[in-house]
Amino acid sequence: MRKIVIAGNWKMYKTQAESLEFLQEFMPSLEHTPEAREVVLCAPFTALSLISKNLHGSRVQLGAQNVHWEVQGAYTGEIAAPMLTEIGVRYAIIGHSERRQFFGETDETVNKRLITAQAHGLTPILCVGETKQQRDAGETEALISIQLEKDLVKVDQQNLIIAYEPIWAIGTGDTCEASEANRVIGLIRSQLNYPDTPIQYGGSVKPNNIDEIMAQPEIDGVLVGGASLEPSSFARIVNYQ
Ligand SMILES: O=C(CO)COP(=O)(O)O
Repeated sequence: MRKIVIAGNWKMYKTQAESLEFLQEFMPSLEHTPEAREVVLCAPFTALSLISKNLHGSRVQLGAQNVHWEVQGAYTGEIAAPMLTEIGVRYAIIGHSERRQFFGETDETVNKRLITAQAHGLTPILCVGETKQQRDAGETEALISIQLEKDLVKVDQQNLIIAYEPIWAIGTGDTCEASEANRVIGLIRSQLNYPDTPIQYGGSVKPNNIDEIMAQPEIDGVLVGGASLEPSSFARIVNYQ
């Protein structure tokens, strides 16, 4: 049985005060959410500890948005896995397209981060996906296949989540057709050596398209940006039909 994981990626949004405000409104909406759905909030580093303290006893899990491949050292501006696990963080997004695009992340550094995250008790959420240009050139399948091949060297696929995030669908409102996301995710699965690795879809997931996305047989959850910032819209997504 593959696990269903609904994760919010808050990106560079929400102070501590705003995070607490979110929780206050959001938490009651989980009352009827099926237990089998894992709900994850990937908050900014500065909010993680406070959220962790305010989640005691709750089913919501915490995720970071990055993690370094060393456990300590002279790496100004980075964060180490033990710093995250110490405060109760269970997941870490690795290789998000915004890190690849704006911060020089490569498949090699993504691979190193994945290995260290797993070695220190974090479950990585590995992001892969093509640009509009690559899609238009018919390179989607080849590009994703290369990303997986390079990113997953020596990675334990039994402690991993993959998020298929077509870059052209992120923050644009231009969602990938659910059936097309299902097709690409099926291809991703066919390249894995463990059948139960959860594979999410990400890119303009909203309350009005979540039901159709989650009805697809290959899609095991979603990684939500903008719509996870609003308690009521994230609640609707988590409580999809
Ligand atoms: O990048 C994303 C999640 O990691 C998707 O962002 P949006 O849901 O805002 O398109």
